[in-house]
Amino acid sequence: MAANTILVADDDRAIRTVLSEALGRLGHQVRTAGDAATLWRWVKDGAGDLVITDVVMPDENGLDLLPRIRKLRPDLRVIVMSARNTLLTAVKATEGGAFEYLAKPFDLGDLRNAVERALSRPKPVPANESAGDEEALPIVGRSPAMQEIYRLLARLMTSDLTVLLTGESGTGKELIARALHDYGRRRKGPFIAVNMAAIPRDLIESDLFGHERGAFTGAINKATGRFEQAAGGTLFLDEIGDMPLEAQTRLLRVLQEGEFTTVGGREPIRADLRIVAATHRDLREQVRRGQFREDLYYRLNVVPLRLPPLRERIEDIPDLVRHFLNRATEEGGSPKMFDAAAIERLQRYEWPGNVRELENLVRRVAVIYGEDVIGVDIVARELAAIANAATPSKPAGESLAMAAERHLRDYFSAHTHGLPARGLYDRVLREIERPLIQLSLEATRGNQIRAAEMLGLNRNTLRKKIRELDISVLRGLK
Ligand SMILES: Nc1ncnc2c1ncn2[C@@H]1O[C@H](COP(=O)(O)OP(=O)(O)OP(=O)(O)O)[C@@H](O)[C@H]1O
Repeated sequence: MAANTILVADDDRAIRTVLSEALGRLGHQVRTAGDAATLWRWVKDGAGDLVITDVVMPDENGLDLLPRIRKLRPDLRVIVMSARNTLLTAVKATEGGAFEYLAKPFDLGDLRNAVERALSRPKPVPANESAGDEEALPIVGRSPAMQEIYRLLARLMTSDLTVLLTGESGTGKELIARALHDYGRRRKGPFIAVNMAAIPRDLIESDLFGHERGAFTGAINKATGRFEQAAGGTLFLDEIGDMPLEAQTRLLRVLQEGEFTTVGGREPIRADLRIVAATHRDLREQVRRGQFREDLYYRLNVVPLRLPPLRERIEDIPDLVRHFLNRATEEGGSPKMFDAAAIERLQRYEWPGNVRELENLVRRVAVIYGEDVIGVDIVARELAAIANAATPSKPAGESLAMAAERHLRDYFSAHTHGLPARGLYDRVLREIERPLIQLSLEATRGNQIRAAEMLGLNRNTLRKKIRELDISVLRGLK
């Protein structure tokens, strides 16, 4: 690459030195400044081919400088680096027109990579309308895993790309989907969330795509679906793994052709929305089993975003606890804090219900206990109560009913702040029916007649269930 002049602004001398050396080694000229004013002077004088700036500097915030740089010299690319690793910083950097955002501490390899891209890619990028929103973002966490998510989110805000959020229950998938909408370019449109697991399967297609009058028994009037309701905005398809195959086919068409038809309708309707999907299941496994269309999987997975379980980012626990305590105080509780030993105890717990479970615990403690400072004894008592509720007996020698009860207790205790989504009865029965039928078919090598006999079901009933549960039958297994 030809030698370029790179302007570096950071009030930390060590960082200036490291960057000078690293970029000098690539053959570039490097000018370093310890404040924003010097950097701005150089930019005004027309110096430099690339800017690398810190956010918090003694005289001015680097992010405030961004729009001015963009206005004066739209071709000059800016890489923002910051130790203030919140989503807001990443979003502001991107909205301000930064070429790349690097959370400190960063890898020098990543920096070199960003510099090379910034100096070699065609220019310029159109400026973006600013959100102008100063309110604190609801997403908490500064762990490396969350910073990577913020970086990606900030990039995704300015596009309409389909996003697939994966992660265990309670990791914040809906929260992230909302942030994508609230800070994205469709924020003025509606945000419509639909949970596939909460709608009876035979109603999903008409719920999503709408239906014509008389399209099926009970369709007395024409009805618009969620796709139309979400026009101009974002449609959040939660638990996408529960979408029946027919609805998957229609969704695929939306993603391929940008249009859909209502159930019973013929006229194609243009789909003007962004789709964000989420699942806690392993969709690839579902593809392998024939329960999820492979072509749809690839269309949805344009930008995969995996939300890590809380146990993989325990460094976020102190911030999350503070956040939920503040919420409790705002709602009228007295201010409280957890002491260091209490936090450390929380960090040693597994959190199967992830952030939702932590939120429930903190809010419960905030209400139940009068102490201003919550110590490790209270936390230990609360965690023991969760463990007792979740495991009434040792799993060894556990009956099916006991195992089911244990799972359901876990499920309910992860929802103490609100009830699980509607349709729980059918959902739970399906969870049991699916493995039962699947394993029966495996045991009879795909022979449905024998499986029906073994189960004591009528053959037609078995066939209907196989269809309803989207179970793939591997025939001819030897
Ligand atoms: N990073 C975070 N910062 C603050 N709150 C969070 C964070 N992640 C999750 N939460 C909170 O935890 C709860 C669960 O989050 P959310 O409903 O988004 O999870 P989910 O992954 O969609 O769960 P499910 O798969 O069960 O639907 C919500 O109250 C949400 O506000």
